[in-house]
Amino acid sequence: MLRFTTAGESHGPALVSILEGMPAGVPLLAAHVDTDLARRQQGYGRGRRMQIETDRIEFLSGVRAGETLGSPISMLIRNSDWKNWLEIMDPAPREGDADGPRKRQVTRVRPGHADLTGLLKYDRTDARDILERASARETTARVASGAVCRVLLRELGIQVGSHLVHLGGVDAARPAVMPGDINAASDASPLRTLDPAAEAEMITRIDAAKKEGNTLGGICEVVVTGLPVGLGSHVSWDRRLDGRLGQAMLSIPAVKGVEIGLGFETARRTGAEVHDEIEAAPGNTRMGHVRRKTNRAGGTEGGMTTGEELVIRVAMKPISTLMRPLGTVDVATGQAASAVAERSDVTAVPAMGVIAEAMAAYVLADALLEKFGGDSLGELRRNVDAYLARLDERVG
Ligand SMILES: Cc1cc2nc3c(=O)[nH]c(=O)nc-3n(C[C@H](O)[C@H](O)[C@H](O)COP(=O)(O)O)c2cc1C
Ligand SMILES: C=C(O[C@@H]1CC(C(=O)O)=C[C@@H](OP(=O)(O)O)[C@H]1O)C(=O)O
Repeated sequence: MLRFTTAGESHGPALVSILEGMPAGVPLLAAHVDTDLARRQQGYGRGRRMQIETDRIEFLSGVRAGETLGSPISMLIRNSDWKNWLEIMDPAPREGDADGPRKRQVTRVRPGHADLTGLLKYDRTDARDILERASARETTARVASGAVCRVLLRELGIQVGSHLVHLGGVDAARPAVMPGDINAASDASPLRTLDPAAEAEMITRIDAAKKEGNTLGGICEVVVTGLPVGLGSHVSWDRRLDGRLGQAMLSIPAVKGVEIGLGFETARRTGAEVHDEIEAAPGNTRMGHVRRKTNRAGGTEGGMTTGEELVIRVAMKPISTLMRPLGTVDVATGQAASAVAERSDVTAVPAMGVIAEAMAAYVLADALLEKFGGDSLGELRRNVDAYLARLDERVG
């Protein structure tokens, strides 16, 4: 239904994002996308690269007079840093290439990054040939396509937000009542967390890690409201929505764990403490006049949305480049060495939350179009409305 791909190296001229399958007639401005790109650039603990870049898109296709056309939407994001890397990243052969490696060759491969495995797999001698694409710079292009998906979801009353719940050993408390607009609240925090006391402790830990030349990871929670019941399906493994969300989240660089609802905690509890009882709820037209008393499942059952809030937690490992480098092998000599210590982030968990939102928005927009179809926003809306009207007719 909907698919997207990205292209671009971290220090190359630009990134490209191509999204195919978006219906026609969706109101779309560059500003809608740029807002999310700016949100992805936020976060205490990031390195100097984020001060160099001001990410903005240029539409190359698929949009006219502020509306989508139904054709592939392609977006270009220029790298401001490119001018400093021309000599190193020039796609054309340069004088001197025959005499040896280009400047900034990386052979002291970093544990935890793609350097070593990529070098061996692709038979390269300079890990820059790998790290330029393995770099999470690529996620800028993901956020661009995700932002377009977010606009579609918003047209149908579906909101995707996120907040940081853990960083470097410090838990943030989830507020008793979640704010109506999660992102308005989380974006106001330098760590995108809703717990100011935890935030202060997290900042102290980031400062300490930076001083030690170390790095930190953490966890973000994505919350989606307004979903209709029945996106995804129980009938085949690859149509289960929880599976599709898991794949999308685990594809984010450095993400190592995903939970939906209680997640791993379900394994430690009894059935009575896990499953959400169902009760009659006359007037709840969107869910067939029933609802769940609790939402421990986090919004999916049987690989389908239940119509409750979708709650996904995403865990990110610490950044792989340490300024006090870990031990490695120099692949040019085979000798023991300290890993390369390039300019780098201390932590990027707040940015990862925005990327996770984008991936969730893509998976959900795809599942929405799979269920309801529609070549135009109007057609999609009519199909959704007909389904909701049928749910209203039912009594559970
Ligand atoms: C937003 C974001 C920023 C990142 N910044 C850095 C960084 O500055 N330095 C670094 O070594 N890794 C950084 N990473 C992590 C690497 O991209 C990641 O460690 C690498 O892809 C290997 O992870 P994997 O084993 O999950 O593939 C960042 C990841 C994300 C999501
Ligand atoms: C550029 C971004 O993140 C980069 C991700 C990254 C990595 O190794 O993943 C390494 C750093 O890049 P640089 O080597 O240029 O400082 C981060 O800044 C971005 O998020 O836009």
